Amino acid sequence: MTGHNTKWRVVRFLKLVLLGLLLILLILLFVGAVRTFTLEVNAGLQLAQWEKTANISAHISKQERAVLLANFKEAIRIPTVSFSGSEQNTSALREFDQLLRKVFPTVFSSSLVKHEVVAHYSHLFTVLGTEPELVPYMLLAHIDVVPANEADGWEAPPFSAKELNGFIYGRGTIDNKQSVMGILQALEYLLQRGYVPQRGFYIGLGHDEEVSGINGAVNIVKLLKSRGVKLQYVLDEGLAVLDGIINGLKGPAALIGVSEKGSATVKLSVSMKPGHSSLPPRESSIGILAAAVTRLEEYPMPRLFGYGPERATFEHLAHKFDLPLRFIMSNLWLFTPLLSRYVNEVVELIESTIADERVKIELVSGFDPLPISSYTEQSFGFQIIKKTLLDMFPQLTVAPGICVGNTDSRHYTDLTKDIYRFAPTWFKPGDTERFHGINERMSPKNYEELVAFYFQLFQNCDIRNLPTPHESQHEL
Ligand SMILES: N[C@@H](Cc1ccccc1)C(=O)O
Ligand SMILES: CCCCCC(=O)O
Ligand SMILES: [Zn+2]
Ligand SMILES: [Zn+2]
Repeated sequence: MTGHNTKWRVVRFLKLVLLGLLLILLILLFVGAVRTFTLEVNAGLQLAQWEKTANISAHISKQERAVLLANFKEAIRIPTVSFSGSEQNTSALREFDQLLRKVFPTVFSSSLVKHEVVAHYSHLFTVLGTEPELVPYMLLAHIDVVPANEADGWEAPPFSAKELNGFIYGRGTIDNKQSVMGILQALEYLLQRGYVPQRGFYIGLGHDEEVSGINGAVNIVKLLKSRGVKLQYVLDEGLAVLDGIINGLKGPAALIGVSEKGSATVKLSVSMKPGHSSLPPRESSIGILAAAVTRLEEYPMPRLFGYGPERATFEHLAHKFDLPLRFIMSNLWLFTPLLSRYVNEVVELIESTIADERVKIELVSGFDPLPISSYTEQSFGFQIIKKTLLDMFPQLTVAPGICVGNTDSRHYTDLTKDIYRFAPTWFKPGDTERFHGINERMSPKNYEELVAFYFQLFQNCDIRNLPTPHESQHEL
């Protein structure tokens, strides 16, 4: 074979390889474009599938509006602080109990509602429905708050509920008294308007969520289990409406937490030979420990983006991004790392990062990530929450998400497989730092929206079954 021939054959072979690669790329691009389009169509269809089921107007009079805000402010002013698992402001918790009975007289006197105090300071409300065959659901919220010190830079005292530039300032305004008061205020209005629920429900208000819920939520769950209760779904605090926070996303998005991260509390300690402080060793125990913590900060946990429900988050949001993000978000299967990085146990990872035998590492407590709740077209809880939101805010995009914090709802996994973490708290850029931070606040408008959200949600839950995609195109 002449040199010329060989060269020609090599060129021809390379051309074929190039053509093959080009073909594969075109196929991938075509599949990607189809997925992007499908997700967009799905998003549009979902909106069209629902008919309004609420039948009592959420119209809240001007006078009622003034009262509901006054009730919310009064709740904020009671410092129901959890300092630790064993140190809580119990007199504030007792005062809060009195407040609820004072401002929600219809709830506490209605023959439809059974109220129980659990573990001294938590509250369980049981509301039977007229249709006992409909599986009940449960709304959760927590009364306690984390500490707050005005000297840290608050623009208004943290337990003043003072209104400043259009916001009510106070610890607990977004975590989580807006839900405690919003849920009961909505029920108060519904009962006053003669509402009788068809699907029964429970309301669980924990008093120690910020210090793990082992007295409040755990005992509420024990009580419900002893009664053989199973739940259609649970809705607790968690994610919110993000407006201008996700880069590249057009418009506000409501992320509904379908899972929550696990947690590990690890103790690091260094023991050295004792000696006089005037003759310190070259490396002290404090120095060794500080270096270990610095390494952990410099080498944080590996991200496994794209392997959990966050994938669904971006696929649900994809149609609201501009290209090329839209293409990427619709085709994460193309862009997540092909090799799955195995995630070691947290402690092993910490050991390998610290890499210093002198540092003792002990797992003090922890729990695994929570199971992923369903979020398909047939997921009752997810679709009811989504419908309620779209009825109120048609411009919203609704997507499943992962709740990065932990909530009392993690104790409810034996009562339901569908736990959602969400409240329609409206977050603009910079607001997420207010969570457990300074200047926690909520606008009166947002609080009114929360009351209206729960007001509609109670009624929407009376639907017997979700409409099937075909059925929903006609009158129900
Ligand atoms: N919800 C709070 C407190 C908490 C921590 C850990 C477990 C449960 C609750 C948080 O996420 O920080
Ligand atoms: C951010 C998700 C909720 C955290 C629960 C809490 O801090 O009370
Ligand atoms: Zn909370
Ligand atoms: Zn909190």
